[in-house]
Amino acid sequence: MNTTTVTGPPYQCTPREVAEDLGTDPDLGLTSDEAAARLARHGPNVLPEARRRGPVARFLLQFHNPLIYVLLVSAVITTALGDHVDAAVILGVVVANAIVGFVQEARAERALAALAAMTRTVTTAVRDGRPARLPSEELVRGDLVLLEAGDRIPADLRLVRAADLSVDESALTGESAPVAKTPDALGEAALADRRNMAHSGTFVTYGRGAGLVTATGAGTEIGLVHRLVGSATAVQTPLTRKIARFSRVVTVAILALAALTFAVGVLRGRPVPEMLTAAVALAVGAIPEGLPAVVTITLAFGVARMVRRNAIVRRLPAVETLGSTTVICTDKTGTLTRNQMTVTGIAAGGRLFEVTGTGYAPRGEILAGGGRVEAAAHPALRECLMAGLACNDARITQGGDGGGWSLVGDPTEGALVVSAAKAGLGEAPERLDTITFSSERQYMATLHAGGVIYAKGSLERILAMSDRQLAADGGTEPLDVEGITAVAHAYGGQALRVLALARADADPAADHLTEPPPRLVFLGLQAMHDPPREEAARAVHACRTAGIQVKMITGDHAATARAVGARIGLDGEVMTGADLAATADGDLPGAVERTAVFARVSPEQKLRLVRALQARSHVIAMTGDGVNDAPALKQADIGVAMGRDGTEVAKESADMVLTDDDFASIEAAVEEGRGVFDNLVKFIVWALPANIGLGLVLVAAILGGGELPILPVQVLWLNMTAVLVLGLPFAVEPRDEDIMRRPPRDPALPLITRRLTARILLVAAILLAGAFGLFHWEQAHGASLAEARTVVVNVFAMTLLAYLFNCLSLEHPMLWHGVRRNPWVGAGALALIAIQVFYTYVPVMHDLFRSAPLSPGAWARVAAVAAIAYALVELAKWATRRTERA
Ligand SMILES: Nc1ncnc2c1ncn2[C@@H]1O[C@H](COP(=O)(O)OP(=O)(O)OP(=O)(O)O)[C@@H](O)[C@H]1O
Repeated sequence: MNTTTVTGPPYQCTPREVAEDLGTDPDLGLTSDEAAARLARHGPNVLPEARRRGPVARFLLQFHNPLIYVLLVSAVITTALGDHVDAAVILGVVVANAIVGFVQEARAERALAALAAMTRTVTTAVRDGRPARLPSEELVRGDLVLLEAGDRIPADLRLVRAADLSVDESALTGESAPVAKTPDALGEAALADRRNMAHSGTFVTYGRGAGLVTATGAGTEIGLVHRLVGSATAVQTPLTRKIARFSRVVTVAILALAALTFAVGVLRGRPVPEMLTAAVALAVGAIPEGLPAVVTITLAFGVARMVRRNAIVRRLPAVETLGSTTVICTDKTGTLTRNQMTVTGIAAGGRLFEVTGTGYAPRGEILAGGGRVEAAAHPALRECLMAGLACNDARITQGGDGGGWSLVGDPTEGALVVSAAKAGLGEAPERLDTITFSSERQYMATLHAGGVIYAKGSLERILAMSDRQLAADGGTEPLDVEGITAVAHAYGGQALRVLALARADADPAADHLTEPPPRLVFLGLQAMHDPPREEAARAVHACRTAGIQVKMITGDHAATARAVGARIGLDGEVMTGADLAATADGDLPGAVERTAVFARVSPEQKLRLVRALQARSHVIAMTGDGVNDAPALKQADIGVAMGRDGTEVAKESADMVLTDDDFASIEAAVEEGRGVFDNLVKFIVWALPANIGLGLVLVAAILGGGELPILPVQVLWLNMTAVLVLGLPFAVEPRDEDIMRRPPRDPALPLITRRLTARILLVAAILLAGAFGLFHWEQAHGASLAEARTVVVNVFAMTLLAYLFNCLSLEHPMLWHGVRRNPWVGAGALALIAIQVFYTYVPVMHDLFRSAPLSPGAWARVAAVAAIAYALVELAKWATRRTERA
């Protein structure tokens, strides 16, 4: 910003001029010291955050709620009636409620903000002359950024190099066709469409390039044009929306009911203050005001647990959808396998060679027939290895703490560097031009000084471009397609990935490649081992048990795919991309449903696979890592991107990102998703009877005449204590042991099934009978009104406590085990008992809440109601189990 621009905007200057202007080097970038100084001076490369509401506004918003209005109105009325204690209690509760809501909201938002930080983009910039991966925020003007397909462009860049570079600028221009970029465009054309610039927020769809950062953060094109719109952290999902809607409907209905009872009472000649009190008690007791908050908290906890198991949820609704997943479509390389390639076999010049050694350390030998061979003595072997080394963008480096070898670049290419190094090949001839690898092309080709072209790629593709092969003695001979294919299949059968290598002679003066390359001479095959992940087979099995189909979709060869599939428990016929293309749309869903392994599948076909499965009402989780996987990821119910090896485009399109790229983490996320759902259902089934029970008791009292069995402040007390203390353990309930032995939840089913509705009504009826019955019985047997009301409050508290144990498992009995596996249950139970003893015996409470001490006999009757409720619900569960087994 303090660099004065003498030459004009960067797109009108040559790369040299721009570099000079930015005080940087177009080849070596900045030093880390200079970058740190610039970062300190100009701040991080982030867009200005959308303005958020301040804490005061957020606190005040807590009062924006119909129930609070009711309470505030009733506080005013009670004050007017001269009852200052009641008014103070009501106001106290209202404020306490707002504080709880405020804190909960802040927690949920913090959890989500932490997630946003985890999904920040990283970028490759050259610092101190070496490429380094760093968070995009740390970029400064003058940094040299390296780009490749799938990258998100992290700042505005003036390109200095580009090979086949094209960029999707739809985020900026709305235009979805990729734009070809070149550093050389200058003048009018460059002015019109800025061909020599790459802008922040757009994506590289193809090729490679490098550019100098000309603007960061708010100074970028996207920073100027767009202001980041509103609430970035929406804590809403279809489920929370559904529940919020349910709460609203219930609230309105209850308010109407309260108004009606008030009117009926007054018309019947009951005093107005008394009827007002009754109506307020009804509204407070029957409205399930805590529901939406608990749902949000439970989801947020679920998200946090998933993060611990290496799955970052980018969109909250995914938490719910995960629980209903019926099919997981997964990549092979990197997800089911480790993506650590080692060449173990080479076929060249009609001979088979073995390669020893593991990992990326260039230690090992080339063997034939058990004996060591020198590459120099085998021209075909030597050329096959040289092609792998030359046509390659990977490097291996030694260093780090253990002095171990590590890889920079694509593991498939790394393996070829290592095999060449084991044979003593170090340097490839200087490279002049490249046709980059892509999944569609299935090959890569390079042109080298002296007029030689090397190519490598899939067996089919290289064979199709070859017309001769290199013989053992270095001469050429006719291409033996059948022989080569047989060898490749044999390698594939051992779960090895096969790369075919070839070369061609070019005009020694040529300096660029045309596509397709000229007819090639086939050199040989290199077969590489990629160990399966240890967890993969177990996770695949676990998914099966859970009623989830697993499908492997790979770009690799059918033979390799079949062998890898067999090792992790995915058997049966393999469908190839060609098979898919030959299948009519109508037949596709059936065929896809029957098949577990798909080979040589292109990204476009992934989209078709997802659609075919969705036509069968499947809920699909689909992994993807490449640029072209984005449409399939968006179409899938849950798009899953790879955190380590995935491209930024894939991450941006995904609902979930795996930090360890491991298939087992998808399975873990499904398990957590099911757990979250279970806990929500359990909480709702537990919480609703209290609301219904309170509503029924009050309506019965109003219609029946006589004193109110429970006063508004007492209802508030229950809401503040029992519901909170006992409701919280649900958010941290562990998953049921059998959670992955059940079939997936049918998303079409309602949250609360008919059986559970019946159970809710049963408990509500017990509460009505117990509370209303004991209220009258106690008074008939000499108890005061205050004592009878204290019994009613305790009937609700203790029955909710007993019923909590019913709800720890909706199917099975669970008592001590429930306490052992979730300490919060025991703590909540003890806390509630202590609170109720306090409520019943401490004089202050007698004044504030009109409670009164109870006799042991009264406690025994309260306990009896709770015990009956517990027993009846267990009986209902038992009956359900019996009918379900039958
Ligand atoms: N860097 C490369 N250069 C040349 N050819 C390659 C390269 N990487 C892979 N291939 C060839 O292209 C084929 C398809 O590779 P692709 O990358 O599409 O599959 P993949 O994405 O690695 O597999 P998966 O879908 O299981 O992750 C491979 O079987 C291999 O023969």
